[in-house]
Amino acid sequence: MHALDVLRSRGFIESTTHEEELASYLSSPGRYCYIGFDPTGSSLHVGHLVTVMALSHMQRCGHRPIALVGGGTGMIGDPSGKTEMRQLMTPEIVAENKAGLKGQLSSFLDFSDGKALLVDNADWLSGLHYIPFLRDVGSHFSVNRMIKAESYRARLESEEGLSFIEFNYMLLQAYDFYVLAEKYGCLLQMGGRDQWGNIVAGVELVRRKAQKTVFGITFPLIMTSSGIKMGKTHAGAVWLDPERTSPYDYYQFWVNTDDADVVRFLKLFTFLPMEEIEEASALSGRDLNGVKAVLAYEATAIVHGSEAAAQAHRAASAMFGGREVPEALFSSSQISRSTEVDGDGMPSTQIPIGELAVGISAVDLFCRVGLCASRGAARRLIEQGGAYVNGQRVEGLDAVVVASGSDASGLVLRSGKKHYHRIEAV
Ligand SMILES: N[C@@H](Cc1ccc(O)cc1)C(=O)O
Repeated sequence: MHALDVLRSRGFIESTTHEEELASYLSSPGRYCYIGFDPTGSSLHVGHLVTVMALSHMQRCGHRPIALVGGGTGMIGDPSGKTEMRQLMTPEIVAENKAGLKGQLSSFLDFSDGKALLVDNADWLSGLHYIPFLRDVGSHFSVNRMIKAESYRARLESEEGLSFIEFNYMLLQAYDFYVLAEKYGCLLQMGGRDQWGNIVAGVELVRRKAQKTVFGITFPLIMTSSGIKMGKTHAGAVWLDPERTSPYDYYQFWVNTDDADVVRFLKLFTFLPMEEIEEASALSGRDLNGVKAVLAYEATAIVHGSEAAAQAHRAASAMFGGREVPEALFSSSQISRSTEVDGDGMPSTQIPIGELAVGISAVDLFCRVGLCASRGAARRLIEQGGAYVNGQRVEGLDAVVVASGSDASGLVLRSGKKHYHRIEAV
């Protein structure tokens, strides 16, 4: 399927430039397309997902994504759509954040054999000389037009104003597009809707400097049906970094999606085929609960892997009861269809008798059965004295659970007051 059709049908496209020429650019495989990420934080968050999912779809359609890390532009700070100037970051923080970003992008893109590229604009921006740059690039920009750009408007009207350093940002991003078009023949830049001004500035610059037509796509800003920016919660952003948002909390964020958003989010934030999503779109009310579990499982698996997603799903079932996922729906999803809650309502996990005889560290065991979402969480639970085995508090982080013979079949783990889990020795 044509990449543009995939993106459009799944709800990724708000605007494009040169619609027809863009479609023909993308009708041959192996086309480059790029999105830039400034290293303003060490982790991506749910608000970035639309952009990284779009790059991933491009790769799945046979194109070559370039993820550009803004080691250079990050030193300036994009004022687009921002009401306040950001604190200028030190080079050390930029470098640290860059490393975090690289790791996370690999969950979405396959960087092997040049199938996707990671570039850093510091490589060409840091060494620029002011006078030649102004003559070469600055001469193509009209200040009259720049100050009309939607992305600068809020700042021009605000009391804080727009500093000169930020005013230059548009030129740098435009120059990036020029560099990538010349170096790789990358003719497409994508970005959030606040990037429209910067992208169009690049399109213009490449037209003037290289006499080439290049293209832009912007994504819509995703709002939840309750009217807040997708990915923001009262507790702040939802991060992809498991140290900041545990896989369990990440799963919980998705499973709590409003009914009205489930189908739209399945299209945007999972790779499940459209036909399977359409089939579920008629469901409503309680029937949607299982569908939300599929959304949560899939979204968590993309970022944290299917093992962590399965664990979060189990842990959530243990705490809130299983959510039935109809057998006939979502045949591509690996989510477990069993709700894994046995007769007395206590969830259980099978563990080989041999392993129990040798002993399993309590930290590992609490994670393995899903009572804790991560080793960090298990350690905290034990430290706080909230972990129990057969009613006995687990003392210390190096506690080992050993059981053999009839003891092994009667093990019950407990986290806090209410969350029980039975071990089935097999
Ligand atoms: N300005 C973009 C990041 C970016 C940086 C450099 C580019 O060439 C492209 C995009 C943002 O703030 O999200």
